[in-house]
Amino acid sequence: MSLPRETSEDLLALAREARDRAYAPYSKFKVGAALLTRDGRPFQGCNVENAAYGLCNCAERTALFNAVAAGCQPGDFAALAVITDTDGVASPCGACRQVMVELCDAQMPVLLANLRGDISETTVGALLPGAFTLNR
Ligand SMILES: O=c1ccn([C@H]2C[C@H](O)[C@@H](CO)O2)c(=O)[nH]1
Ligand SMILES: [Zn+2]
Repeated sequence: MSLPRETSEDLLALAREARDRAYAPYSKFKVGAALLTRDGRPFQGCNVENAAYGLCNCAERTALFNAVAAGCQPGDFAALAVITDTDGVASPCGACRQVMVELCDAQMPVLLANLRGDISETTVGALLPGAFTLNR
């Protein structure tokens, strides 16, 4: 399932806005994310770093946790956009991919973009095939 152009443009604009709020004094690598619920509500996220480097939280997880903190549940999400200032497009880290698998459907579109306007569309399932789950 591909997103309508208007939706992806809006979501990318929100991700870009969130990126401006990134707290990345150590890596200086700012990332923004925007997550859309099926009922049309957007949640933004940016990376938030810490002097204890292992505590750095990515933009993608910030957006997903932000939505859960507001009452969203697995099944509520329609799309996620991520933006970085890179030559190519962003590629989410393994931790974020695992959290996406936990909270989003495998078919959910994920837009990966950079500030130059390059955009690539993938899905949660394609980002982490064979993911670990507790389905027993
Ligand atoms: O997909 C990614 C990859 C990295 N980061 C953050 C984590 C850290 O703050 C900085 C450098 O890794 O970028 C994200 O937010 N999303
Ligand atoms: Zn990550």
